[in-house]
Amino acid sequence: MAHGRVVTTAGHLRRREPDLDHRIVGIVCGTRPEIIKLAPVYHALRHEPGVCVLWVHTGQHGDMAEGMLRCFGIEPDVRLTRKGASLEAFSLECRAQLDALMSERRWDLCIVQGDTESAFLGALSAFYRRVAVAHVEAGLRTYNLERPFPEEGLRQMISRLACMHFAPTERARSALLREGIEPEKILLTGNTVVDAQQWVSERHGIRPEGDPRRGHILVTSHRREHWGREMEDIFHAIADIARAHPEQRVLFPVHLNPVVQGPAHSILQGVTNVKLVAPLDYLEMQQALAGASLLLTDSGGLQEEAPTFGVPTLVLRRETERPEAVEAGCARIVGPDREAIVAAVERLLAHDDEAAAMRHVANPFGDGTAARRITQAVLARLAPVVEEAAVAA
Ligand SMILES: CC(=O)N[C@@H]1[C@@H](OP(=O)(O)OP(=O)(O)OC[C@H]2O[C@@H](n3ccc(=O)[nH]c3=O)[C@H](O)[C@@H]2O)O[C@H](CO)[C@@H](O)[C@@H]1O
Repeated sequence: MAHGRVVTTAGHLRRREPDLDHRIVGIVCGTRPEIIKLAPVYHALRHEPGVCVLWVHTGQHGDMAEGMLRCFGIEPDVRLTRKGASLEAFSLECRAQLDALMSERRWDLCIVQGDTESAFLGALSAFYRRVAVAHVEAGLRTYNLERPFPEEGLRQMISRLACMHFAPTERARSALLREGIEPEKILLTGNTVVDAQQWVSERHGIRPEGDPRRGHILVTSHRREHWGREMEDIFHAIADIARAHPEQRVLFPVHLNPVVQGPAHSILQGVTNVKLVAPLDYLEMQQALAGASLLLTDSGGLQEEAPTFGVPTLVLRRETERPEAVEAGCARIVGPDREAIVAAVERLLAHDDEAAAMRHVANPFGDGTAARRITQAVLARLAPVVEEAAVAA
């Protein structure tokens, strides 16, 4: 049996007990974007003989994470219990639970993605237990510890702990090399988010249809560094644009965080052509993206996904750790300033030649083969045991 038997222990833990001769690869994650970006890796790895993949859900995100897990057909092997609403309380408790889990049976590899508290805690717990850490989406940098906070600090620290670095782009690979990481520990893979998009798009036949100029404007905004005044400015800009163009439909899936819900509803509720909706599941989001004429976002993942469907993107941040889209010509940075956002949208609405040029750029973040490359590298690292299992199977 390739994946061991399922056991249930007291309360929150439901997990697969690995067969003794299997290598254990733990995937630790807890937020919406991590689930999306690790799902392709999980599906690619879990059918490999000799490998037992444990999906450990930290509980950092609640409902938004559950929707994503369902969408990608993932039932976590271990569910940790989130205690406390604050990031600090979550962090302390999660670290203790991860350490207890890793002390029960030795893992051979711990995979984390990106720059969340869950990813950092997974890497840190593994480091203390002398477990090798593999980092998916390694090497993204702004080199500004305040923006994005706390992600920039977390991802830099994960790079210090990891021994396998899966860089999504050449720029990310160069950053890691500049920081002194040995070239043989870095693999250029592309971003797994493109794999995830292809996974869902192929299953559900999602593709852009109709006149790309007639689609809706898709908006998302939730970044911590904009909370307060800047986020209100962003929402006022959306209201200005919608009021100036009553024929233009605006779709805004609002993050569940009350810090975002409050101002989004108070500023945009009465604007008739703005549709405020709950967060979309991944399938709905890809459909919304494919049907958009323009994307306004401070989301990292959406910046990476928009070029797949040729959707021009205005980035509502002052800097981005994903400048590849700007360099390729499919995104522009406009920041969180009200006048700048309105001016940038007006420009694209008035100059379709500029918008058209942004639509016809190949996705610079990946080609849908990242999970396969990562799986091959992981198998090579676990080689001896995995080869034995393959012969026996
Ligand atoms: C500083 C920064 O850039 N940090 C990034 C940021 O991640 P993000 O900005 O990509 O996060 P989101 O915007 O939440 O998710 C995006 C994904 O979710 C899908 N989506 C979205 C709305 C919805 O209604 N339905 C959906 O399905 C969407 O298509 C996309 O794939 O924070 C993470 C944690 O701190 C970091 O790890 C990550 O580097």
